[in-house]
Formats: sequence, structure tokens, C-alpha cells
Amino acid sequence: MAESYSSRLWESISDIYSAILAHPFITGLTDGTLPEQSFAFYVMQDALYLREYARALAAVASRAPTASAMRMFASHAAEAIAAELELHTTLLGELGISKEDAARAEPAPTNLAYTSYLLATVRGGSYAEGVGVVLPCYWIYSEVGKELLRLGSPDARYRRWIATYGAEEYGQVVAEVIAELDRVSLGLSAEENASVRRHFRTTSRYEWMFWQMGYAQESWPL
Ligand SMILES: Cc1ncc(CN)c(N)n1
Repeated sequence: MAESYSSRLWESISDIYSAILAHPFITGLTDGTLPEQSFAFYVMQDALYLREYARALAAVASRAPTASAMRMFASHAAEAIAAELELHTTLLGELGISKEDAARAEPAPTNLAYTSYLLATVRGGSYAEGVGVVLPCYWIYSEVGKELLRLGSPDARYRRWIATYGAEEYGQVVAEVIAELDRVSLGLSAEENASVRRHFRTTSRYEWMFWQMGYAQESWPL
């Protein structure tokens, strides 16, 4: 049987995925060496990221060609993100970060660059490009979550984070989006196919960069 569009897309980022699994943020979640401050910084930035990501999903929903795809992306914008934000609120409390401190945080350079790229693509590109650009956020976390679930963690907070993304329910959500990309891929021109692949690779790179941003507690130089 011919390999699916999505399988080939995943293979095209195998170098990035390997680099993600080897990143000290990720290895530190399972061996417990990730500094708490790096994790707290990441969680705070991710809460900001998810607000913009929800906007991106709502934009993809508004351009979906079928009612079922529109419902899927709209419900992810509302519900999947709400579940993740709830996890962040709990984690921030456990990390001793007040709501006021969290509200004062501004997006770090990588966060702003990633969300700006997402929003520009979903607003200016085709529906297929929109699906391709939002997919790494779903897919990479699900794969990382499953991998880390196998390895475990000595830290209860890190275990909770891992359990969210390694969960079967999260995997099912991701599988629906992958299936939608495979459906949409059937009607792509060569040019549009190249754009989808480019966007998918770019946001996969941003996923690596987002962990690096958290690890280094990246700040604006000026
Ligand atoms: C940056 C980022 N990428 C992906 C996810 C998982 N939805 C997330 N919470 N944050």
C-alpha cells in the first residue's frame, strides 16, 4: 500500500524530531534535571502561546471546506486549549507563580516569532496550508508525550505534563487532524504541496526552538 501523505511528511522532519528528543529540556523532564525555573518560564510562555494558537485554530476552522472539519477545529480552539490552560494554571500554582506575575509576562522573541508566523499563514494562506502549519503543535507533542510516558519522571509536576500529552485521548485528537490533512492532500497542486511541506517544517523547527527558549529562559536583548 502507498505510504500516506502524513507519513511522508513526518519522515521529512525526522532530523528535527530526533533533535527534540535529545534536547536537554526534554531529557531533563524524564531524568529530573530540568531546572524548575526553566520549566516555570516555559509554562508561562506556553500559556501566552496557547491563546494565539487558539486564534489560529479558529481561523483554520473558519476556512474549512466541510462542516465536520469546521466543527473539529472550532472545538479544538475552545476545548483542547482550555484543558491545556487548566494544566498550566495548576502547574503555575505549584511552581509558586502568582496570577499577577503570569499576567505580567510578555512573549519571548521565539514565542512571538512562532505565533506571528502561525497567524500570518492561517490568515494569508490556503486552508491546506493552515492545516499544515498548525499540525506540528499537535503531532510533535503527542509523539513526545508517548515517548516520555514510557520513560517516566521522578518529578510529579513533570509527570503531570507528560501524562497530558502522552494520553490516549490527546492521541485521538491528533489522529483526527492527521486524517484531515491526508484528506485535503488529495487535491493539492505541486505548488501548494510544497508550501504545506515548508510550513510544516518551519513550525516543527519552532517547536524545537520553543523548548530551547524555555530552557535558556530567553529574553529580549533590549
Ligand atoms: C509551543 C507548544 N506547542 C505545542 C503544544 C501542544 N498543543 C503546546 N502546548 N505548546
